Amino acid sequence: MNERLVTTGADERERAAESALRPHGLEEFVGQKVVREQLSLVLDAAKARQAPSDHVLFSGPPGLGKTTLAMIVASEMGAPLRQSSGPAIQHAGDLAAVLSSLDEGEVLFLDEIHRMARPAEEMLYIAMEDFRVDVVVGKGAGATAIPLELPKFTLVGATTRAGLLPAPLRDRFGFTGYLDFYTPEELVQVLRRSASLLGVQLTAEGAAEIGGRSRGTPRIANRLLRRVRDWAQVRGSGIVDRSAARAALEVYEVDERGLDRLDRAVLDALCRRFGGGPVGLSTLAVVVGEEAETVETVAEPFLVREGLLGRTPRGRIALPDTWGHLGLTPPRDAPAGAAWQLGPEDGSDEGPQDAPGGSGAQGPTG
Ligand SMILES: Nc1ncnc2c1ncn2[C@@H]1O[C@H](COP(=O)(O)OP(=O)(O)OP(=O)(O)O)[C@@H](O)[C@H]1O
Ligand SMILES: [Mg+2]
Repeated sequence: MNERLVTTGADERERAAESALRPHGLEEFVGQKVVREQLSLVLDAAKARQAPSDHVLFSGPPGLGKTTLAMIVASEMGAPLRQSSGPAIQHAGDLAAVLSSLDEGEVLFLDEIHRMARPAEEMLYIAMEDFRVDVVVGKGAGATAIPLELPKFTLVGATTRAGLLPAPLRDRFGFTGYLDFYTPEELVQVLRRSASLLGVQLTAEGAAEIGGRSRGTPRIANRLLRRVRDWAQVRGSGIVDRSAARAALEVYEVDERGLDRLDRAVLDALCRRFGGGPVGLSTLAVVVGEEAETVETVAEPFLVREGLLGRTPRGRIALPDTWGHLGLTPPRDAPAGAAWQLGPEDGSDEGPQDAPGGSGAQGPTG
């Protein structure tokens, strides 16, 4: 299996399958109670004023519903939606073209807004605040900026890395919704809804089994549901129940905590080959036969969050739970047994500080 079942990103094919399962209104959107309430206030107030809503930013890990919410903003406002993304805007001119073609009240969705080019970012500040772009005509000393009025529009930004947004940009959003991982119960609700849309018979135990292995992420829950449905249709009774879920997810090597083969390979290497670490990321990656970047962005965030891996200035370490999860006993001198320095480390944005054992932190900055 080349495709990774529990990765948080989505490819082309999956995006098509996803759009069929997207909630279309705030009412249908499961979980994220706080964000939902806040957003509905912002939108209701705008509707009452019969004016476009304030600009809105959604921030959070992949697959939690940022794009879905952006679409909901447009549909709740009864406004058309224009979509672009940070990587697609590499020049200020690209952005000027998009902005100047907007209609009054239109919602402009900029996905991965943290990846926009600098000059475009500066143009966006002005457009957001003053609804104006300065179009530069000519070159060199003779260049002049001609201000162009824009219709009032609503910008909806999405980012997985809010920390990378420059403050002036962040400040120009009237509302920021921080999406958090879903509880197993919420994932069960997501699964029920998807099953009924897909015409799949899903039992309560089946839903709980899949929800528990979905890493708090609706995208993964929906993906696992599709795979278990396949199994149920081909090898089972057609019903997605607990035994179908277990059997199918065993085939796909997704364990009870939602770890897959790569996750387990990383933990296995860490414990068996390196006695619990510390070991450098690149060494670890070579041993599991993956790119360092894949290990860092795909496997590690979840493992760190689950308390199964620690990131320290000296490398990756096993934590008490890591050994348990692999069915191993930690050696007496395992690093996690010592008062370990769990401190901020090489460019990682998710601090390992929340990992278990972090209370004894004696890191260089702790
Ligand atoms: N609250 C929710 N209720 C029901 N389904 C949801 C919810 N949130 C997300 N989903 C489903 O999960 C899938 C992924 O959601 P979405 O594309 O909005 O994630 P995202 O945050 O934009 O991810 P990325 O950062 O990769 O762009 C969609 O198919 C969507 O239908
Ligand atoms: Mg998205």
